[in-house]
Amino acid sequence: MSRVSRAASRLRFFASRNPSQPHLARQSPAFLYQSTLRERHTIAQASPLLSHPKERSAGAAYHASVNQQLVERRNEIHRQKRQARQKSLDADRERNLKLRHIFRESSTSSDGVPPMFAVKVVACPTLRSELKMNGREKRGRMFVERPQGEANAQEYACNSVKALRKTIHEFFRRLKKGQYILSASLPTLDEEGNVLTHEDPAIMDGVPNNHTLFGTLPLESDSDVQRAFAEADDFFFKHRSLNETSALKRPTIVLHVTKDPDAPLPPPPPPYLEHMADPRASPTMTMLSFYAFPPGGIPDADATADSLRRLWRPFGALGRIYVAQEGVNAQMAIPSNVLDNFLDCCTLPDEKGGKLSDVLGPYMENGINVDPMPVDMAEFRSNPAFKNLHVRVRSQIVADGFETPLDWQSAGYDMPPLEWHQKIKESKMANETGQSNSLPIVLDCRNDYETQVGKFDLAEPLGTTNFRDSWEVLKNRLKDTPKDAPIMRAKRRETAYCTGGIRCVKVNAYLTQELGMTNVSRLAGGVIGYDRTLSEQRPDEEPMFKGVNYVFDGRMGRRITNDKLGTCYTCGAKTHLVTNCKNDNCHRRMVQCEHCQDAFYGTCSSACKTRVVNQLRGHEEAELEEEKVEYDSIDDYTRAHSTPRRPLLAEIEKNTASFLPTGAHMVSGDAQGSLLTTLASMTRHGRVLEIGTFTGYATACFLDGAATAGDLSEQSLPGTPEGGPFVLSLERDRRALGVASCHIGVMAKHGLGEEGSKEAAKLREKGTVDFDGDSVSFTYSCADCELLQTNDALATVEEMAKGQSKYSPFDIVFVDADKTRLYQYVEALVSNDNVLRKGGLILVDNTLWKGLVLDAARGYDSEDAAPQDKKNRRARKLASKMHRFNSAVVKDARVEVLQLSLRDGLTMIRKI
Ligand SMILES: C[S@@+](CC[C@H](N)C(=O)[O-])C[C@H]1O[C@@H](n2cnc3c(N)ncnc32)[C@H](O)[C@@H]1O
Repeated sequence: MSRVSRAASRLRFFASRNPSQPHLARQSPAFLYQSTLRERHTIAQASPLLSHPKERSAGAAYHASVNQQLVERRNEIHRQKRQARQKSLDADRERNLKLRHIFRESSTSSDGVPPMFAVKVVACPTLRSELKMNGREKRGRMFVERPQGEANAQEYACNSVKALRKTIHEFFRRLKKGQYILSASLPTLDEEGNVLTHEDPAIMDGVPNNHTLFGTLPLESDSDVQRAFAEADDFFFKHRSLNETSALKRPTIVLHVTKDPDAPLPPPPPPYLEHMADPRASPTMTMLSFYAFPPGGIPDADATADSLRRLWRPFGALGRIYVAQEGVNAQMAIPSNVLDNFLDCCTLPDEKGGKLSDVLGPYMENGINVDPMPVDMAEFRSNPAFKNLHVRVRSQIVADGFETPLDWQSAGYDMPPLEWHQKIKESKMANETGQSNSLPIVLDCRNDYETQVGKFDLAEPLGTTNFRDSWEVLKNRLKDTPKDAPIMRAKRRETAYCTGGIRCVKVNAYLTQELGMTNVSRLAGGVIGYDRTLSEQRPDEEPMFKGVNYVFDGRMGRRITNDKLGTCYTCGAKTHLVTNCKNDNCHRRMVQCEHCQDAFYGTCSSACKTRVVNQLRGHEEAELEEEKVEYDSIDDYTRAHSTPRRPLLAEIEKNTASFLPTGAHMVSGDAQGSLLTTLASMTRHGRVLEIGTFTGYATACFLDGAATAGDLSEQSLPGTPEGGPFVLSLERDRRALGVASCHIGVMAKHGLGEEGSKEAAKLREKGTVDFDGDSVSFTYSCADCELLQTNDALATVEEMAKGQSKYSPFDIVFVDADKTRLYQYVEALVSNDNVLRKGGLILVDNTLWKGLVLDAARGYDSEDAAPQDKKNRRARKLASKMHRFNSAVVKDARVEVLQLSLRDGLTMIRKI
């Protein structure tokens, strides 16, 4: 359609809507075109948005504040919605509270008259389907308050039609006034006293209504309502006096809400919705796009956005639509079976039932661009171009960065796709035959990632990454181009194109209005329109556009020819694919080949790939943590966030409680046991000496760690007293050693897992365990363990310290026996390297002595405890000793000390 005839059709449209100017509809296209220019001039005078830049200083301030106004307006709408929702919630809450209060009162009232009527509300089938009722409405059970004191008060639902209707509206929120009639009947009860309605099988089956006092009473006046509720009272009291075990707790009435046959009919659906197919049944989706720059602009973008949402909802439309004062820009997917209805909705004039003719219809530049290849629904669902219908209000439909907008109505010649095709074809031939001086300038005003994968032959990409950068590039590119070439006659013509045509409108407006170019044209409908027209009208012609036309939806591109023009960002191979980096913090839009998309998990680099992988792991962990747990103490919390201990260790604790209950508190336990395992596993040789075996809990932990140290040093044979991973544990108590030897024996044979734990549990059935001989040895993995009975561990250690024992030096010594001679142990270990190697670690347990070291440090001693409190006196005495040890060892220059407040205090002393 030429510029003149397009303008003429617009004015005819105006004329059809404006009876005061019927003459317009009869005029010739040339006259109408002149009228359009005059009309545009008038509108430009009135509208700062449409006037020429040099004539509108007021427009600048307006445009700068447009964003702010939009935000404020949106906030205001949200605030009002929130307030309305809150008001409705408050009303519900108040009503429920009142009901609860009345019920509570009724249980204590003594006059025997229930304060509420139970009302069963039954809607007729037509209303049931119209109202889309929720569960509460379907059950139809509500309560109506009985008047207190003033019996005739009109605000009670059981006293007046008005109040009853108000109560019904609160119950059925979707019920429209004047659409229904009300009637009442007394309840029909089953044997258990449940109210039956006319749909219940018992009534359907013909069980007689046992108390039809007034049948069904129409509720037309206040006296009808009062009579119905009075009958309900009578029925209740009679029923109660006849039937002692009556299930009726209060007077009950059935209210029938029936569609009024005389109610005015709802307005008929618009013609484009008549006989429309179900969009959910569509086997395909059709992609489309359009834009419109209505000459008067869109005065209320919010209202327009709302009406677009409302009008397009029945089609199951998806897409991204921007609405601004300057116009509408839409990229959409429509179920193909309702496509014609949708097109009618957007394009029908008012008199034919259209609703959008003031913003779309005649103002859509080049109509609606419909993709000729519908997408199969399964394919669409697996890779949706759009997931929702987003209609958003923006300050502009394409952000151009101008402080004051140009006149989008004056944007050069709209060249039809076939003319464009012919021109490019001729230019290409001219170029090939060396006639380059007559070639047009063809500007590709899309972004660089778009032009990299597809463009017209001979086109010059602007090379911008953002549309806003185009102006500077254009200014430089055309600075030497003559501006006075006559329109339509010159062989040389500046032309521009983009994806759907909308950006060209702005580019051409800039070329004509700001750069003064007089011979500018643009590809009508952009590349999408070109592709569609060529495939429909010249299917045999070779397209002049090569490669992929990038589109702004989930498809990312539509292939027009098989040419691979792009260069993969990550490997440099030729490709036609454009993608976004999947790392949300990067989101780089890039050309990337299929192979690299797989190899880099859809990201642009190894760094982004690592980020995405870590993020996925993070999500998995976060899902695990989502469970809400209350912890009793910080120990409880740390336990929950540590790897659970091995099953055999838990069984050792149970056995200890069973065999040696008075010493059960002495085992190292969960957290300390794990620490001992970790420390042993980190030693160079996995050699540990434990002083004080008790039932073997810490021994098992050390042995587990020592075996790991052996694994790490690739020790092939188990350690021995002379070298390699080896745990020696000293104990004087034979009973304790008996239990310990059973535990370590089970560990050596069955491991620390479930099997070991089952075997250990069997020990409790035995009752007693003995220890024969002086020592016993076990092999666990690549570590050996010896349990040695000794009457005095300190003497044994001192003997070893002389360097005459078979045991070569240890990496760790755990001092956990008699607590009164700690410093002697440390002295025996530090003064020589025969028992503990240089750099080795001494661990001393219970160095906080139940926290009493704090009192000891303040000078509090055993004398401060009551004379009869022997236990306390002993504890304080030991705490004083422990404090003296702690104070002395930290000053010893031969060692470095770290005291941990773990459990009862664990001091780590490193021999330097
Ligand atoms: C606190 S328990 C050891 C707990 C063990 N280390 C654990 O963590 O499961 C102390 C043990 O040292 C032993 N013991 C105390 N004085 C001793 C000594 N002079 N010689 C050898 N063993 C001694 C006790 O019989 C007792 O079994």
